[in-house]
Amino acid sequence: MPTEPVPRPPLRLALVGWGAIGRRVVQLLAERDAGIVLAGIAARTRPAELPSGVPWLQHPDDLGAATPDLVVEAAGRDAVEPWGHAALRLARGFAVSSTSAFCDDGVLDRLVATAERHGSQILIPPGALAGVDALAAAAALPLDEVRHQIVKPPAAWRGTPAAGLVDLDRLTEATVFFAGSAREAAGRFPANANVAAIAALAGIGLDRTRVELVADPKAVGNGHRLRATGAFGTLDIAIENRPLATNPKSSEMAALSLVRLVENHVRPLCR
Ligand SMILES: NC(=O)C1=CN([C@@H]2O[C@H](COP(=O)(O)OP(=O)(O)OC[C@H]3O[C@@H](n4cnc5c(N)ncnc54)[C@H](O)[C@@H]3O)[C@@H](O)[C@H]2O)C=CC1
Ligand SMILES: O=C([O-])CC(=O)C(=O)O
Repeated sequence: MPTEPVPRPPLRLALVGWGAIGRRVVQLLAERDAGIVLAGIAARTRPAELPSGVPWLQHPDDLGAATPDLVVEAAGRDAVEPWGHAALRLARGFAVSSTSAFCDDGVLDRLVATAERHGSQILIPPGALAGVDALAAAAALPLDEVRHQIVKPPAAWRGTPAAGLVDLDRLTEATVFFAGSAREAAGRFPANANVAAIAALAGIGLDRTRVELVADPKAVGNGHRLRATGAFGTLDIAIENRPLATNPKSSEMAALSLVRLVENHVRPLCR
């Protein structure tokens, strides 16, 4: 006998950060009519234009009244711990974009403890990176080496310590200005290299993952190349991301990856 489909309630989504990524995620979700209710948006000061009827969240405790199912962070590394504890207490999941926060092992350990206490989950979307799913799966067997190269136009490195390492205005060719561990890369370049922490957490950790940061005057997008070898075989994946119009340091893919994560919470086919 045919049965009535079980109604799927809309997902209540709270967003921490109303910048380039946050706005783009909300715009894409609205365009796609994804079955999402915006339960609240956190920003440091009351934004002039929030989507109508969406509450401004001033403090992590405001999540209590917002009753979110999922909280997505796209703010900055200082936002991760305070909003994370509240989110993991009050919602099923907390998705992190500013993964450079995890360069401090204590932050991750404390958030994992909160998630364990409340039966919730910390979610790390692939963000601007490609191949993380395969790398994380490969890590079930021993990995020998993981290397991650990030190539961005000089303008994307302005306002970061890169400006003290190379003359960003006078580069004529691609220049490696940093080579080191993922912990150091994401720790020193938190606006540009969160993805190094994502690769590290998927694979062999923050200290063994090797990262190169490159400023390339010929680059038009934000490039990521991930290479790994291990018992699974070899992986070599490159992606060239279009930068977000409102923040050239961040890629469109970072927003798209969050849209996928959110939609996978509501659709019958998780992909
Ligand atoms: N995981 C990934 O693949 C990627 C991660 N990111 C990271 O995602 C974050 C957001 O990126 P964008 O939107 O491009 O940056 P953005 O600078 O355009 O926007 C961030 C917004 O969050 C706000 N904010 C910062 N701290 C806050 C706090 N404690 N509470 C409330 N609001 C706060 C800022 O005032 C700003 O309006 C950044 O940390 C960025 O480095 C960026 C690109 C890729
Ligand atoms: O968007 C990107 O290409 C990567 C990025 O900024 C980050 O990981 O912080």
